[in-house]
Amino acid sequence: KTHKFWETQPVGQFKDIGDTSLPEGPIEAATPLSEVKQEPYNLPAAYEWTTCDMKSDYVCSEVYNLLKNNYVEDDENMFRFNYSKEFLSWALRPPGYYQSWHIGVRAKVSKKLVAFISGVPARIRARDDVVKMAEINFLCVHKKLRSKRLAPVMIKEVTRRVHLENIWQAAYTAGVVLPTPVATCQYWHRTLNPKKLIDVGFSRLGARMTMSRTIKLYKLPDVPATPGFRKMEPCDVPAVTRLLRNYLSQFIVATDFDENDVEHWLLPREDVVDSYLVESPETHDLTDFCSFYTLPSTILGNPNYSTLKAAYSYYNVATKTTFLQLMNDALIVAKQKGFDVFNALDVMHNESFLKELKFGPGDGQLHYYLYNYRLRSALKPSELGLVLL
Ligand SMILES: COc1cccc(CC(=N)NC(=O)c2cccnc2OC2CCNCC2)c1
Repeated sequence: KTHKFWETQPVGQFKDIGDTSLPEGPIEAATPLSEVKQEPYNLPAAYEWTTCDMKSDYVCSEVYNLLKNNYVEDDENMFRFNYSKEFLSWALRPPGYYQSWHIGVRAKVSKKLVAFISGVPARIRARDDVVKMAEINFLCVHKKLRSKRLAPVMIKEVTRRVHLENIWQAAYTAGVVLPTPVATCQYWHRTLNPKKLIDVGFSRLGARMTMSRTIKLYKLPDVPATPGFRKMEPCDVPAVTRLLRNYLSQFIVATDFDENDVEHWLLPREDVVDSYLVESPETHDLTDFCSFYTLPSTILGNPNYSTLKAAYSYYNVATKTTFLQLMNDALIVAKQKGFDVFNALDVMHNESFLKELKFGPGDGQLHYYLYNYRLRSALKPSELGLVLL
């Protein structure tokens, strides 16, 4: 498929794959701010740009409803992500965020929000290079406006606004292959509520398996096994930051969290993000950490259920407890909280627990991308320490 737009962008091009003479790092140099296009790109005549104030409950609801009805669906169009308003407010307003990077498109006459794209600032390390980047997410065009080529102009507009803040790199993910993935990850699912997952068609009853045998197969204890396993609290931020920074330092590309970031991204928020740690009963040291975020999906066209409650593995560190036992405790608390399924990518060391904890492979891949930053070759998922929402 010709990538008319992406062939014009400073991203790794398919024709350059394998050309190890090209240097790693920024593809294009930063330009003086005076050389950045000062005015917005042109939209088709019937539409106008709008900056979304996510502090406004009304605007947050507009973005929520646009995504709820028009955002990403699975390959079989049985489910559609249904990020909550509280989740969107959290995801889009981290420390140092720019409101100008929350970009909407409205129909001029009706003023209806018909498209959205967002960026948030993040410090991402690639090898020894810590780079201020924009994490681009939630690109969504209303179903009725597809193939009007709105996405390329929205990507150019968010790029222009990121450049105006003197940031020249970005990170994003997609379920489709674009020029050129820095890593291609598999997603895996761990059944927590087998009956519902089978009823809604997310899973199928295994061959020679009865429902009662399946329920028994996925049964989990009622309480975590690890002594000292508890919810993260504000006073844990410094120790969790140390634990995370040390763990993430081993990956080739990873988030460069500081205490401010950890306070925003990892302190528990009800129905948004959950995080737990292991405090050694003897020494009171924090030895392990696990976290997952809440991303429900609308179930399309099922008479009995409307929502799939899914937990998504976020950042996990095991230094004393085995990774297996730590993640099994995460499954236990997720089940207790009423999640139907626990999803994970095969990034970081996740591969070490997926099969053993009865995760099944998903039917798709998630590709990671960097904008205006070349890596000599694609990474294995186990070399990636970055989880996007
Ligand atoms: C179950 O409901 C779904 C609704 C829409 C899409 C998909 C399949 C899918 N595309 N899943 C993922 O991308 C995925 C699977 C496992 C872990 N993280 C994931 O994506 C995250 C990270 C990227 N932004 C979306 C959420 C599933």
